Amino acid sequence: MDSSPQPAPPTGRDPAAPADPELPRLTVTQVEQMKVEARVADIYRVLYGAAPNTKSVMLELWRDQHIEYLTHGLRHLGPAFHVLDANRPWLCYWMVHPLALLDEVLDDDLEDDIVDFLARCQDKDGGYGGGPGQLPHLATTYAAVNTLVTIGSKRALSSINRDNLYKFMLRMKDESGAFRMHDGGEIDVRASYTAISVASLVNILDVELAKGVGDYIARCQTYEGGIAGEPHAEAHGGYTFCGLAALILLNEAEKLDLPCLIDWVAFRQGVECGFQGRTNKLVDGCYSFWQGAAIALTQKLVMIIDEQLKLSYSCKKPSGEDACGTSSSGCTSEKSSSVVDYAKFGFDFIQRSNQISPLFHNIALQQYILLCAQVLEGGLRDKPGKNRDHYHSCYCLSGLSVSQPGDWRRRRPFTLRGGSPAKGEGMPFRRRGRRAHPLRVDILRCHVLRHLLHRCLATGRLQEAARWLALLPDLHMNT
Ligand SMILES: CC(C)=CCC/C(C)=C/CC/C(C)=C/COP(=O)(O)OP(=O)(O)O
Ligand SMILES: [Zn+2]
Repeated sequence: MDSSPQPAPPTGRDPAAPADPELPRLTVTQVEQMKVEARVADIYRVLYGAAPNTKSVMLELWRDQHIEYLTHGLRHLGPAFHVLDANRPWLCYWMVHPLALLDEVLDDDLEDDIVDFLARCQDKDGGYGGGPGQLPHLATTYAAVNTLVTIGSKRALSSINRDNLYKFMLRMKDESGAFRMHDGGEIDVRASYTAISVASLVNILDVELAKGVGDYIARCQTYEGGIAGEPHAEAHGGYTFCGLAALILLNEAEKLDLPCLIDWVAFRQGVECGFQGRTNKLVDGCYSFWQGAAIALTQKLVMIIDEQLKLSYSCKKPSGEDACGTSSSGCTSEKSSSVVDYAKFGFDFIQRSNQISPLFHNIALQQYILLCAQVLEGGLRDKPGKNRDHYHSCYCLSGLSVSQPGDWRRRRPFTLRGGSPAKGEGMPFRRRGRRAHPLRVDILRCHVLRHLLHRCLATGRLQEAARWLALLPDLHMNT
């Protein structure tokens, strides 16, 4: 177990202490400042059960509590989660993946139990269902295979029947090139991503599986710049990550209009510091990953972005472009499909360093996750006022990971961190050597909860606003 700092709530001033008779007269500005500090203290007390004794607070990841919440969940997968009976490989993934992010090693017996359980979910004709004996489905296949690869033992890896998995995927492929989620099921970008990412991960991706997928995903990019679940639908962060990541694994990212996509994703980060999933919706901790990861991926796509920007500045427009300016033929040099080495694309991409600083406010995102999404008893949530759950724990921690720069194999996502690994880039906050540099964050600059309230009021969501007001009684007078 790690001895990372734990959330010791700062002690507040003693309200019973006698007033200082020598207190100097305060200016109006100072009085205002004190009012703000008092409000912050209340917010902090609501969230953490104690008032800070300074206006700055240390934001930390409550690692031990999260580990306890996640491992407890894994040990009680059977009885506690029967309501999510068709989602049990997902539950494994939502717990095993964040535990790996937290550098926590599972004990062998628990790992073997998970491997045995997932083996029972594997269909005899390939793919994994939501539970033993259930219909194989691409989403639960993604969850099961990622869990097994994360566990990484010989027993785990050899339990995956790759030949049957390949046959299952071919069966899920539509003549348009896109994938459907299950036999007779819906066709969408999620299906394309889960199929392509699993195939890439276990090295069964080939031209047969890949053909037509990139063009289908490109058709799902909307006039806003984000990617929708299917052509002509609404752009959404979940599908935007899926579409972009699948195209990267296929080495076809140039099929998207990347500047347009970045523009859309960056502006989904709200004044609350977290991300919303789509235009005019509330921020939610899980989009820290779906949106945060999508924009983090673009830090390694600078060559294509540059080329697309140059094209858009010149008078010449490529033929066959859509409303967003996407070239259907792509703008990089011709690729010959017969010599494509699909096994290399994902691996090489991960190895590539970031070529620019984050194109979103990665410090602010960490503030949202650490301040608003963490639950003191362990686990993470959508936003204050909501309960923790394993889905949000997984994706908030994944979002924290992608919002921290540097080599993920050498760092530990314990405290708020900033900066860029790219040489010569300006660093918003300095890091000392390779160690995480805990920042003291001025909580006054966050204003996270106040903005949540403002947004509810501004968009007429009075019931939600009332909930925020109940949480933040002192803000009432100031809004
Ligand atoms: C790998 C895999 C299976 C990825 C799934 C990607 C993902 C999260 C897709 C989002 C689906 C969707 C339209 C949610 C809207 O929910 P909502 O209306 O409740 O939320 P919102 O108001 O925030 O849009
Ligand atoms: Zn969510």
